[in-house]
Amino acid sequence: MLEINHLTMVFKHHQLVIPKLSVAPGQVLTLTGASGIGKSSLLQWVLGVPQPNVAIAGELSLNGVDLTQRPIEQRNIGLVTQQADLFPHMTVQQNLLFARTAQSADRQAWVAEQLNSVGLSEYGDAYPAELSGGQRARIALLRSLAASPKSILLDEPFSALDVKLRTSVREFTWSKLADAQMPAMLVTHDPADAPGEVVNLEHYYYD
Ligand SMILES: Nc1ncnc2c1ncn2[C@@H]1O[C@H](COP(=O)(O)OP(=O)(O)OP(=O)(O)O)[C@@H](O)[C@H]1O
Repeated sequence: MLEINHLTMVFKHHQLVIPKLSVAPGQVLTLTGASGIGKSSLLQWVLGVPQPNVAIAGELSLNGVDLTQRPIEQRNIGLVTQQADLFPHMTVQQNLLFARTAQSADRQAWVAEQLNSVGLSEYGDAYPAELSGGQRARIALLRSLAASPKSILLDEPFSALDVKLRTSVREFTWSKLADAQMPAMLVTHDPADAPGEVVNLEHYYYD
């Protein structure tokens, strides 16, 4: 369970005051709201990225552990963005292995299984620039999951994809996250992206 309590975010021209948000294991909580309201800032705060442009007070816990004061490297939270940011100088296989935290003898078998699960068995030696947007999106999600995060944050992960790809990558993402049974938060402008409960940050907006 991911829990946010008593969160106040003071931006230059507005504030967000959010008493409580909680996300259960296997749940994807969707955040919406006008451009500039603070959706990405909220995700970055959960991730643990220091933010010079906003004063933030609040409490964050994950599976009962208080993360509020912990730095990013001790939070074990994954991020997927619309850039599907993979290391450009590494092949798909190297990207996946770089992120992988679990140890086992047969790394090659693990990579093969991962690529097979997303229908990209032939792409282990390809570089990110040689992949389509939808292929990159699938590998980026696999890479995030390879780090065995306890929660995952998705910041407009589908917005660079065309309508058809969007539907298939979306379904792929929800099925992977359902398998992983971790709490997830999604930021999107497209209501069709939301797989469940939606929180509109405009309800928490103050001038
Ligand atoms: N690097 C920055 N420097 C100064 N102010 C910033 C910076 N990044 C964001 N902001 C301000 O912080 C506020 C929240 O931005 P944020 O990116 O979190 O909004 P958002 O809801 O994710 O927007 P969008 O839907 O357009 O991505 C905005 O009002 C913006 O002007």
